[in-house]
Amino acid sequence: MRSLCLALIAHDGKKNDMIHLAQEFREFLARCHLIATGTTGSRLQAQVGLQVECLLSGPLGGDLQIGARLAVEEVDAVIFLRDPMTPQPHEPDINALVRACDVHDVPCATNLASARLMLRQLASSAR
Ligand SMILES: O=C(CO)COP(=O)(O)O
Repeated sequence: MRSLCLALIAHDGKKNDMIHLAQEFREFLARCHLIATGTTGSRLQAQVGLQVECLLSGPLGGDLQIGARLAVEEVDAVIFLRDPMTPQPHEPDINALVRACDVHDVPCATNLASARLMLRQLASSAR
């Protein structure tokens, strides 16, 4: 059985939140296969010490790469800490990723509170 694959993505204004969240759930996340957009993934590796498969940075196509993986059932859940206060140049890619989650019925947490609920649930059912 393959390990759970989680995609972790955070906009710049939410990257510190993602780091704190990953520190909080570090033990569980270390047992998952983690994929992430470029900058988010590099920070998780450097600051939390997690092993992360880093894809392209979001504005360069990273969200689309995650969407493509998800469409072929390679991703089990997505944590996407979006910054609702800052316009993003790659808004169409962001919408495409969230849409792909809905099309393929993959859980997608887009804020810290829902991300915590998701990780608590996944961690307890993985015990
Ligand atoms: O822009 C992003 C998601 O839309 C995040 O990309 P980075 O992790 O490369 O900053």
